[in-house]
Amino acid sequence: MASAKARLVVEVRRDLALARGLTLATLGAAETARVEAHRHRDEANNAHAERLIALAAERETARRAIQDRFQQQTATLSADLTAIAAACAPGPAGASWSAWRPTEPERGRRPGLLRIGTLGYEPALPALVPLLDHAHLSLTGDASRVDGVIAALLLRVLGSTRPGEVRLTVYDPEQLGGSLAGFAPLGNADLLTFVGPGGLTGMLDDLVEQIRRINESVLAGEYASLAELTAATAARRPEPWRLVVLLGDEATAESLTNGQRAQLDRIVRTGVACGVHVLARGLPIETHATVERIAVNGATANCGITGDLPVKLDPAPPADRIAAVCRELAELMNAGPPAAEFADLLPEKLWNECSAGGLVAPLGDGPDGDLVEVLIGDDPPHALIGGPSGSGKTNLIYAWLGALTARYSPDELALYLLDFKEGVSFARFAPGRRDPSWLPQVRLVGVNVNSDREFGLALLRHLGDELRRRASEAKRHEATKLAELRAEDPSGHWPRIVAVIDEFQVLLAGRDALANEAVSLLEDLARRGRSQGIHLVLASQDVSGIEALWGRSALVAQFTLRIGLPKARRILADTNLAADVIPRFHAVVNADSGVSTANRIVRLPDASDRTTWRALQEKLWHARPEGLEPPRLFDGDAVPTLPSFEPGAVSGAVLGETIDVRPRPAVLRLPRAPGRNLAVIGTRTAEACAILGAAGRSLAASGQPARYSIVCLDDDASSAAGLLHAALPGARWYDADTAPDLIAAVGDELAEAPADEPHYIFGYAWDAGHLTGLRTVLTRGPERRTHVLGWWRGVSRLRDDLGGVGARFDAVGAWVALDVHGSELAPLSPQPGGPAWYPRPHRALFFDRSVHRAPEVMIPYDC
Ligand SMILES: Nc1ncnc2c1ncn2[C@@H]1O[C@H](COP(=O)(O)OP(=O)(O)OP(=O)(O)O)[C@@H](O)[C@H]1O
Repeated sequence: MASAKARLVVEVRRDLALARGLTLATLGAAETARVEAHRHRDEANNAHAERLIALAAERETARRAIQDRFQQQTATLSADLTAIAAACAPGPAGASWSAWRPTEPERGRRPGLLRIGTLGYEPALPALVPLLDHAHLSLTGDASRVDGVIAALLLRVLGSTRPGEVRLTVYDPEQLGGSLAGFAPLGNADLLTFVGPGGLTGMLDDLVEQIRRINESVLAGEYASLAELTAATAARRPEPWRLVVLLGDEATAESLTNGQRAQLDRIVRTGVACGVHVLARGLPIETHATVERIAVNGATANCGITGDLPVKLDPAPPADRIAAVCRELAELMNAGPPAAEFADLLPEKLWNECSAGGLVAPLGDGPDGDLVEVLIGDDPPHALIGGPSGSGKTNLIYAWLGALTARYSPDELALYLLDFKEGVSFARFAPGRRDPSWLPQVRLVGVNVNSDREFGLALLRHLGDELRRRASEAKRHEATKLAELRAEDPSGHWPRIVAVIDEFQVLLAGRDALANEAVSLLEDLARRGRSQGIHLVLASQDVSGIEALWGRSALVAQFTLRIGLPKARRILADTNLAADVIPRFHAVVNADSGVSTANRIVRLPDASDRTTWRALQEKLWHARPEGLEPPRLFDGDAVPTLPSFEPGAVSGAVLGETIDVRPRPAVLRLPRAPGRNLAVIGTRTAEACAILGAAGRSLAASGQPARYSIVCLDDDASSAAGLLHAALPGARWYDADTAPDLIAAVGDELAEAPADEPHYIFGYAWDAGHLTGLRTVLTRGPERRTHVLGWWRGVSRLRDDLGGVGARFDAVGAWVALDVHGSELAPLSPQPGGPAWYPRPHRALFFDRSVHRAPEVMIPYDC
């Protein structure tokens, strides 16, 4: 029993031990699980905290990014809005009062919006409302506040338009103009009318009538509005803006008659297109697309254009400031429009015009301030400009040339400019030593040609040749005028040619062969030039110039464009006295041969300023087409230098330079033929030496083998003769002692067969030698290739060497006369009585019997 008990105890103990062991194991596992769970929990807690921190950081970053973007976009938007506002309301239309000053708008700028205050944001944006060409304004609210807004708007309008472009009418029945008294000075220039209580009907009727007139005769069904017309024609606005300020209140509104209401409604419906705008306070303005409403409420306002955003109104401009601006405006208005400047004559785009139909360019501004354009083309084809010395002819020509050359490229216009006056007025258009630029349209410039009428003749001959060339091309293309020729031959080069000849009467002075030829060339050019695009502009400072033409009515009749400067005589029709009454620096432009009904008065800008001109010229010069040749400059005061000739370039002796459109040497051919000698006649040693020197050097330059002999019988010529001697290969020198031997030896040679090579004998002052054999050399030499090129100091001395009284001059086939009068040259000349030659410094008359019908003038070279 005891053992059972003990066994039981043991079993119980064992079971208990087992149970305890199990319990302990379970407890250990539970503890482990608990610890694990705690760890998980802690981890989750940590992760959660970290996540929270990360989320907070992310949120902060995102918030900052959004904030930055918002700030950026706000800044961009407000900068854009500010820029748009500045563009819509530039300068005085939108500036704050502290920075405000009146400024004339740029040419072609259309009116924009006007500032009345700011929108309440930071930075503050201007609050703008439309008016000119866009809207009527209907304002309500406290009268004095509203009047402040109206005053501000009017001042902004006046400050951003040109004087005279805006006219105000103010109807102020209660205060009789007191509300807008600051504007009163405008009345002095008819820019403002105050209308009293009884004047409303008349005022409204008048506005309705103005609108009717503008629609009927200004817009004439072609344009929907004045704004459209101005934009389409790029001209100045033909009508002012009419701003009608109606200052009323409830009582006034109620007192309006049906008729007045109806007229007001008409104005509201139709006014904007015609530049009539109503600014009404306290009056019933009917609803219309053009009506902008502004409700003033204390220092703020609401208006249609700004929607729900309240406008913080600008303070009203002080009355004294308004008065000062208006006074200045009235003064400007009374002084007339400001004069156009040279720059105003220039187009916005260079070389944008086509000359097929003619050349159109402004010369200055008319009485209304608009530019006056002048046409030269098929009709009128040619111009006469007249005015006494100092009246501004040169300036006018400069202005015209500036306006033309800025519009027409060298493909469209070619200029030939000739000035018979002393001075160099056109020289600036050719390349010079100090200024290498030149005017690309200019092909020829002649200055200091007052004594070189031959140059004028050469120009007319050149133009005559061009006229014939154009006429034959026109015939080939069956064209009757330049525009047709250009259409038929689009690849041809057919610019309009304008030849300007200042003091042209010099060319026609003297009833000689030159004047006769000049007149007949002028007649031909004037008659036929119009259809071939060749135009003449003749200017003259005194009556004689015009009188030189007056006997030639057929010629004068072609010059239908007349431009008279102050006190110009006989340029306009006899009964047209306009040129007598125009002020300084003005001109009468008349495209109907001077008939008074065609007068247009032009105020001319100062176009003589070198710097302004140079700026234009440089611009055009840089734009010139590649390969364009510079113009030829002929300066009558310059002495040409002997060019260097390539071997074979000239065949003969070069004596001097002819007076021609292109520089061309006067050449004496010396073939083996009787009479091929040259006599230089006159007492001007230096020029005689220059002629013989050029002849010798050019013969030597030909490279042909030849013998040269220099005979010098005058000490004054010895240095020039010595230089020639040194320049000629193998030349022999003879003086007074040895010259007879040369003549004798040559005389002997002449009895023999002709030589293989020519022998040129240069004789300086033959007449000093009385060489008896010289006559034989002169007479028989050329056939045997011995040619005398000699200088005699008078015709009678030459005659002595040819046999004395009654001697024939056949042995001298060519001569150059210096200071010898034409009549003395009679025996040497085919013209009875001799050529019309009046000696002049540094000019010589050259005649070669074998080529010339009449002698030609030449300039001895500097050599
Ligand atoms: N529109 C103008 N505005 C300002 N100055 C001018 C104007 N026209 C001419 N002048 C000046 O008047 C002066 C005389 O002008 P210009 O030389 O053009 O006259 P002109 O008739 O050609 O005289 P002349 O025949 O004696 O040469 C010049 O000094 C010129 O600068």
